[in-house]
Amino acid sequence: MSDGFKDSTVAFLYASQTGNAESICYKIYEEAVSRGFQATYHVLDDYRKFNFDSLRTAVFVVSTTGDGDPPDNSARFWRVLRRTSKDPKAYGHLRYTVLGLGDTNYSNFCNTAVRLDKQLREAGAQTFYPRALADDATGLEDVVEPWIDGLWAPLAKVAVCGSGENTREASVAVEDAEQAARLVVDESSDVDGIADAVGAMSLAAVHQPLVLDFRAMAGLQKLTGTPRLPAAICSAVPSEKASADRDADLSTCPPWHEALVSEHEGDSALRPFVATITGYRQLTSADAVKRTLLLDIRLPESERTDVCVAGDSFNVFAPNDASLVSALLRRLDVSGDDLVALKSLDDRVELPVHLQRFQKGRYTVRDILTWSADLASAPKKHTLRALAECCTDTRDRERLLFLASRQGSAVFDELRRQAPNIVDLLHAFASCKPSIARLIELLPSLAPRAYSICNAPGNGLWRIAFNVVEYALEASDPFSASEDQRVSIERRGLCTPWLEMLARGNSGAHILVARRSGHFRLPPATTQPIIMVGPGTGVAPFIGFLEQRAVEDSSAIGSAWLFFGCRSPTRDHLFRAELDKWIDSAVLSRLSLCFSRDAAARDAADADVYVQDALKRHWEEVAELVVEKKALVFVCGDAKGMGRDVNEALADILCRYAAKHPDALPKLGVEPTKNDLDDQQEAMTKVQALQVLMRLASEKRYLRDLWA
Ligand SMILES: Cc1cc2nc3c(=O)[nH]c(=O)nc-3n(C[C@H](O)[C@H](O)[C@H](O)COP(=O)(O)O)c2cc1C
Repeated sequence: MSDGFKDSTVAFLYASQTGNAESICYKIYEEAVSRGFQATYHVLDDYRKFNFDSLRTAVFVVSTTGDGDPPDNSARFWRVLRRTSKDPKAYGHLRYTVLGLGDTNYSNFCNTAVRLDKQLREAGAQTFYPRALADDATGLEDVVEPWIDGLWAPLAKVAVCGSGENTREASVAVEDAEQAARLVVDESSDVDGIADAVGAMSLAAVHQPLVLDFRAMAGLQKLTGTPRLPAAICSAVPSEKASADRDADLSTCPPWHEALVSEHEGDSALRPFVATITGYRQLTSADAVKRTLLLDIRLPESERTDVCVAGDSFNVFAPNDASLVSALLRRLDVSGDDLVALKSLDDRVELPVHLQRFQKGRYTVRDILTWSADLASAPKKHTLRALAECCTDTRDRERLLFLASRQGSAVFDELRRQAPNIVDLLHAFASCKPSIARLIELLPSLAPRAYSICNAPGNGLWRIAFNVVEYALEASDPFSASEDQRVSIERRGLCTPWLEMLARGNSGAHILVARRSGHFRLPPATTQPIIMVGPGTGVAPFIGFLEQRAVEDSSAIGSAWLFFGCRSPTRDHLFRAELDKWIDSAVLSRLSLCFSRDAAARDAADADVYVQDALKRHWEEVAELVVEKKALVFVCGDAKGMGRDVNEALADILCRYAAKHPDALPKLGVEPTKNDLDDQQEAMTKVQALQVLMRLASEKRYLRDLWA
């Protein structure tokens, strides 16, 4: 499709919520430079820096978050694209390709990539290489690696490729072949080997055990599908500069928080700011399985004219756990207090965006590890591939290569299930000792965490309700001397235990927060009925909705029906008093409760097990509200389980309603066919019902705020 013109510069652009798209985009950019392309690399929201309107060649790497939503760091870009892409010639000069990251466990697989591709095409841009969509459920690498391999030839047709040294790639290919040939696992030593890895458990102090069974390596001569060795990109050099100023009161914010604020100058809606934790309340009983806290966050005077409304969410910038950072420093034998400057190993290649602020040498190693690198992110195959090269022990190296290979997929999946942080990994592979620069460049950036506001904002107060993420998982140790082979592994989340610690400590801790662009909003004084589905902490935004309704004229607003679920009415019935009060005052018209782990309470209250069961029980009333009264349906909570099951339940409900009331089909935008009318059961198929739900979502009558 090349028009013969070759562009001199290729822009590598990403949108990323948790760092995957960012690091993959950087990897491609870095390889492009080493192949001789002149390249730039930007986050999509920096569209002014890469001059989007006059861009000629671009490679987009974008992930999808929430319920098919684009990542936060592309919100401003989408606003611009929506405006400009109405002109079918707006991007006639742009040649592009898109790599989408997503997860087929979510209902809108890779929606950001699909939408971006569509909008660019509609605005006249042309693809120079087919789009690919990678699935986190099966392993991003399966799609990403071959897509990158295939990119270079088409890219060279549309962009000038100078005399780049391709030596690095050639040497890596040779090295890979050698490694494959060298991987000869001695079957007899294998059992001992596993015992070693299992033995690492007993050393567990700060770190947690990893229990992996490497017997599948026995007899393997060659590994395939191992990702290419990520190139080294930076070095950490001691810095003589003065350390950045620090305010002891703000030690719970990133030391560069002022710079972050000024980087967002001109975008007051999304600019971060420092807020204060002023109180908390535990919403669950002491014997509940999960601990749910309600936290009060006071906004500073400058933010009192709050643009947030009920249902909006915001980001919290949280650090890695201090003891985890210390354990990592000890394990690598590095002083955390040293000031370092990160330098690119190749002048032509910029550092990844999240590392660029460390080029001036004003921050310590501890600062970088605490606030910038995600120490607990799920292990990635290319990281394991790189760590393999940092081992002095052959067995460690071979095992890491195996984990990164196609043959090691089952063991890799088990590794991911055990959710190790980087310290756990380094203890399990005891001879692995990456340099601090290598480790920093391999770890993804630490992304802020999003929370729904659970009050009606407006008086300078945001409340959030969250479960403190702490759990134990089990692994089976086949070589355990005891009869019980189970090993318990403790895990903690990053942000919620930290918020709990701040809340339970002295009131007044400062945290850095930033508003997010929101779509999950209750229109003011709406006359349409609303249906809210929010089990567990998914109820949070609805508390805000109900606070908003409580001050609206009740005679002029539509009805409100809440489906709420918890384990047991005595342990984790969140906001029980508030909900009872709103039922009494008719702010809430109807409340359907579900108790998943308390059969006696269920019988006593005639409640259901899960919210999707309650929806199905009241199918005809729910469908009537949606079809005849144009109700707004809001769903909030866990994306994979609840979000999917409620979507299915709603589709079933619509099918059932259409079967009983075929005359309702046109109201759903579905044409009755002759065959449909012959057989009422088939009045509307499930596929059609799912399409109706998608249309309702696009019309903002079916809104979902879903999270992992
Ligand atoms: C809270 C959450 C919501 C998600 N929603 C979707 C979705 O709607 N569709 C999809 O294809 N993938 C979804 N994903 C999967 C991510 O797109 C996928 O894990 C990707 O690798 C993340 O890339 P990133 O780290 O660059 O953001 C979701 C992941 C999370 C954690």
